[in-house]
Amino acid sequence: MSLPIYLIGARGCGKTTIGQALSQALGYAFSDTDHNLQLTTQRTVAEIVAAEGWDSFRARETESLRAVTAPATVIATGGGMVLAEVNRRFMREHGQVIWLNAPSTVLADRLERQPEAAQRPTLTGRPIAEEMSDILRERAHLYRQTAHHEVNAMQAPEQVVDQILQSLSLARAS
Ligand SMILES: Nc1ncnc2c1ncn2[C@@H]1O[C@H](COP(=O)(O)OP(=O)(O)O)[C@@H](O)[C@H]1O
Ligand SMILES: O=C(O)C1=C[C@@H](OP(=O)(O)O)[C@@H](O)[C@H](O)C1
Ligand SMILES: [Mg+2]
Repeated sequence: MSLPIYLIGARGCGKTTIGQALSQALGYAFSDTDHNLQLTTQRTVAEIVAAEGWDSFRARETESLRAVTAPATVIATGGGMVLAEVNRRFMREHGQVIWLNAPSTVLADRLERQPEAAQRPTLTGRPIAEEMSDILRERAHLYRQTAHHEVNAMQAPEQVVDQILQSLSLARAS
């Protein structure tokens, strides 16, 4: 049976973008926990956080992870999915976990170009470059301990997809 593939990493690393391309390359379905939440609640992340707070958003995010988990599916998670140990364990036990790793400077540059503020309300109230440096420093160990494979997300999307495919095929071969 083809296990789900979970993409993890900080905001802007490419989980949603690469996830869509990877799903096409594999002939898998594609799901995104943030998109799933927007569909089920009819609200953006910013609206959920404003109305209910971050703790409630995180609880909904945990539900969304389970709701979208299915065989032969590439799942783009939200950048904070790894904050909850229960999510880290769930992903490792139910599928292959890929960390799209890129420096905070690259992430900040991408996010400044396309903020998508409705889905990415500020986490710290600080400018994006500072925020991403802090967030990556705080979470890097969580991404590292959750991932089965780490991929350089600075590359062009096609190269990131190729590296993931190589990692997965090497894993299957071993
Ligand atoms: N490998 C890449 N190279 C260049 N730009 C990228 C790459 N991956 C994603 N992007 C861009 O970065 C921004 C964030 O991508 P997205 O997939 O939304 O990331 P995430 O879901 O991890 O927050 C988008 O504007 C996207 O087009
Ligand atoms: O890093 C985070 O805590 C978040 C990342 C966002 O998803 P993306 O990583 O897809 O932007 C979204 O889940 C929410 O704004 C919280
Ligand atoms: Mg995303």
